[in-house]
Amino acid sequence: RETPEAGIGLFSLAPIPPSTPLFTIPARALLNSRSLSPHYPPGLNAVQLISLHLCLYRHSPSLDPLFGPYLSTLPREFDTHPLTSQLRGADPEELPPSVANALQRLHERYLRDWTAVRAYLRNNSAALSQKPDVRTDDVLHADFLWAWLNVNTRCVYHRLKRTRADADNFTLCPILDFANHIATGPCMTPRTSPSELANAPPIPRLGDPLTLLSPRTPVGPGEELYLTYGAHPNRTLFVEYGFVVPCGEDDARAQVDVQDLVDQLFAAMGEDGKMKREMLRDAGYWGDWTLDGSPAVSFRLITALRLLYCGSDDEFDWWRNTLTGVREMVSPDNERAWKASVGVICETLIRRAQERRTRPVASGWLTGAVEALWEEEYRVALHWIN
Ligand SMILES: C[S@@+](CC[C@H](N)C(=O)[O-])C[C@H]1O[C@@H](n2cnc3c(N)ncnc32)[C@H](O)[C@@H]1O
Repeated sequence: RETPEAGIGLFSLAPIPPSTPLFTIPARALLNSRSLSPHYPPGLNAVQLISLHLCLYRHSPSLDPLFGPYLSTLPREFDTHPLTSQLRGADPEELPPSVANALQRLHERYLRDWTAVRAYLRNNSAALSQKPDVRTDDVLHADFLWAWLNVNTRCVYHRLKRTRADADNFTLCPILDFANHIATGPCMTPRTSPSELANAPPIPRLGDPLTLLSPRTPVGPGEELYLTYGAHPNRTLFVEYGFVVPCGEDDARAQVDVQDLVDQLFAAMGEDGKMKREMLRDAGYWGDWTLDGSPAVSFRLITALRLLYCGSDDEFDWWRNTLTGVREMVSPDNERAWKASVGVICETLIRRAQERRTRPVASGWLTGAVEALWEEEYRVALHWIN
């Protein structure tokens, strides 16, 4: 049923004992690379293939002989999703820089998929002639955005491939895709499938069915049944799914990515900074530098800042030793220097967030979510300073 803030959600009608199988969706009703690939020429990955199928059948669900009834249950629009806002010209400067950067990466992913699907349609026009006519490029593009956002916001992990790490191990799953996200607390879980248990590709042609289990604690009648979409920071929830779960005081989920500010510190060092960037890249420590509400500085950020304040060959060696755990720190002076720089970073975060507070978020974005993201930056930074 409809929820006040999260669209449609799943609710219990009667008391449910812990870890009860709620329903099983047969493999033939799951929309994924296995169920779709027999109907299309090869050449697309799973995101592209599922998006193309949804896109082609968006306006004519009854014509889809495979998943028509399911398609008619999908959201009509994604008007408030940040990718839609960005494509309609909303100003990314209104977002915290790390959020704007994450959204830019999502936008690039979307454009890569769109480009691949357009080329595929051109190259396979004869083989696809039985599918609905896709009309003009503009209509196709709008439908593709809708389709791609359905895939991005509604798919769940499902083992279909030989290795667990294969990026195509996911599916759209009717009913299950109405479950909303909860950050912490009791939630439903998909039952581990036979192929996942065996760590092997599924034996049935269409893959395994998907069974959903109720939370591990009893559920009363009328309660919402949630899933957890992962331990994502709000930045990711916003960019990928178009919502945030605002953080309370001392919330362990609060997190700020400070890449843009640390980047500036390296840039200000000229050649020395360039060399250190390379060292960090080689060591696998470039980027993903976060502060959280604990208040804690991530080891990745400490590592980058420690290197920033290394000046001699000995210090570089000691820095390398901190990566392997042979040494606890580069030196006491180096510890003081990087901690002081975190203080400066936090002051900038606070100033920036306060500046934002003084003017309302420009239209085009989901205002409450953007305000919550700025508030999170402010709180995390203040926590560290205090
Ligand atoms: C898998 S769908 C869940 C069903 C969806 N509510 C619907 O009406 O179809 C994921 C979408 O639901 C919304 N959503 C899920 N959890 C939410 C939450 N905790 N708060 C706000 N919106 C949420 C977001 O729009 C997200 O992109």
